[in-house]
Amino acid sequence: MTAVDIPGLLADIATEVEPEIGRGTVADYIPALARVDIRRFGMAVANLDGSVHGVGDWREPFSIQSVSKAFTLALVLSRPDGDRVWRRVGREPSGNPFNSLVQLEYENGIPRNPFINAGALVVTDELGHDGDAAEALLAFLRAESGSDAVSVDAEIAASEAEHANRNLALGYLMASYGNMRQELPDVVEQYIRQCSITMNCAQLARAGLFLARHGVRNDGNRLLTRSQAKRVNAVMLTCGAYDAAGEFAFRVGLPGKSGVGGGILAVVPGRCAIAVWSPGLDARGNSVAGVAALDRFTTVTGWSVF
Ligand SMILES: NC(=O)CC[C@H](N)C(=O)O
Repeated sequence: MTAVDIPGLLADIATEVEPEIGRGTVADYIPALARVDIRRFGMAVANLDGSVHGVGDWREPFSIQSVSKAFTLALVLSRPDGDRVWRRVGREPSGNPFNSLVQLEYENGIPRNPFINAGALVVTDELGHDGDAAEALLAFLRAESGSDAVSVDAEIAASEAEHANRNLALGYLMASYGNMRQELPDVVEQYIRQCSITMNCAQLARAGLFLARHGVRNDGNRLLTRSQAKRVNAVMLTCGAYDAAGEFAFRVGLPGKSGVGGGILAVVPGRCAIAVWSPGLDARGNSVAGVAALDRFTTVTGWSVF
């Protein structure tokens, strides 16, 4: 396929995934997320020049949740001493649920990868050691999306804070192995605010473009080296959909990061960034209609990393 009619393709995809919309369940362990309408579906494609095409509810803000983990990892790695994070977190798929405690004890408090909750807490700890990690992330997302409307949803953050026992448990378990630099619960509090950031598909796709541009931000400055961008994309591919990362690679064939708000950011290196949102989740916490839409997108365009 040479020239792809993106608006036409997005319209086709929205029609084709219609039977999938509403399937699954909304995340209910964070009560504020459980109130979201499961019938929502939006998708946006941001081109390398920053132009965006969208379909459906692509302008409606949603909670990015764990999609934030791709950005916090990139921000940590962009620092001069960023690579030291790899002493504290691995980069292998966990094959376990994103909030699992079991493996963390077997592996002496070193999380498998930065995209499960324990690993993201380590990344937040690194990012926040000389400032507030959530504020750093917010500033970056506002700059890249070109919108100051990107903000922390205080209601979702409060709801998540009230139900944070498992993330606190992960944090304290890591602290018991000496793998927390900052105090708890501060790290969990910053992590929760990162997850509670709301964006729409257009903003999220634009914010992900630096990963499609091999590390170059929307203003032309470089956030990551080409090699670092490759690495973030590689970890997204292998670990971005938790214990369904293999299935995601099989169906979509792109680096992707999902969140329990129903959002997924996917990257076509050298071409575009795609954000899709639909709140109905499968048993592993990935958007049912979102994965189906990305599956369709790469199947029709042939734009995958394989
Ligand atoms: N997978 C997710 O999106 C999980 C993020 C959520 N904030 C949590 O910590 O449980």
